[in-house]
Amino acid sequence: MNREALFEQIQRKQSFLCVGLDADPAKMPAHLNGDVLAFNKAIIDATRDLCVAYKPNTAFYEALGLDGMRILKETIDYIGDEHFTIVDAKRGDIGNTSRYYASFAFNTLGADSITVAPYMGSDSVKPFLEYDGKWTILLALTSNKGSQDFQHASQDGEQPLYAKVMTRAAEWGTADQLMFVCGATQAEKFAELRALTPDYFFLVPGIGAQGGDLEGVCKFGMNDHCGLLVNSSRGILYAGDGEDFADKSRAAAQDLQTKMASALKKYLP
Ligand SMILES: O=C(O)c1cc(=O)[nH]c(=O)n1[C@@H]1O[C@H](COP(=O)(O)O)[C@@H](O)[C@H]1O
Repeated sequence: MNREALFEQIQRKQSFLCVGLDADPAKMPAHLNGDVLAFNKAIIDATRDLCVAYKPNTAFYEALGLDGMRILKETIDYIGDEHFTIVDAKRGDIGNTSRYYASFAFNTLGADSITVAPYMGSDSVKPFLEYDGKWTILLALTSNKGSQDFQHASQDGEQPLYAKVMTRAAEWGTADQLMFVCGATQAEKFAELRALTPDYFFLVPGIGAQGGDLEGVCKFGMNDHCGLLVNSSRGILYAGDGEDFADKSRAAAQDLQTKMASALKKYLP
């Protein structure tokens, strides 16, 4: 899916919501007996019209073993072409290995994008960027507390690491193939992040369970293509745990979509 099609979908649905499919059998309603695929399908059916993207995090599927790979693939197939799909795997290795991580996400799973860690540098990221029409989503300023350890650090008065990552990576990939992960818990930094990379989309996790600031993200982070995909995983998936869990998930997604519609009116240039 290209940037124009993504923006068209955002405008049509008045939503820039990404539903994170972090399917945890221990948190799923008891009556599903741990059937992760049935859970995912119910969540997808309940939220299709309210979101523009889905993000299965591979950790939850890898932990299920061989069956998990099948469920991950069937989930992405079930989502179909209308939505932007993100394989959240945070990969990155020497180029020769990254090529196969990229092949897994784009050829095997058929996803639109994959999350990638920038730590090993340009040759570890470039194999992901070689796929026409696919996207690399590079970690820039993450939502967790540990982002303080390295990402905020700067040497000898230079830019902090997250700013260096964004500035350098923007030389490797255009705004039509590269996005950045910027956590919603770092909303006070969004004006700076947006100034560093005005045209790029940001994948923004960390609202809900992690306490991020949706309003601040929208106010300082929106660009003329919206430029934001805001993810919620647990806040939507586990809004309910009874027979009506999918209705509860829909209500949680609807609440976010309503806030996003008003943010689009307020902040879209
Ligand atoms: O790359 C990510 O998606 C990601 C980056 C980041 O900085 N913080 C972060 O929480 N995530 C992912 O986003 C999801 C957040 O889940 P919830 O906190 O349940 O909404 C999880 O799948 C995380 O792995």
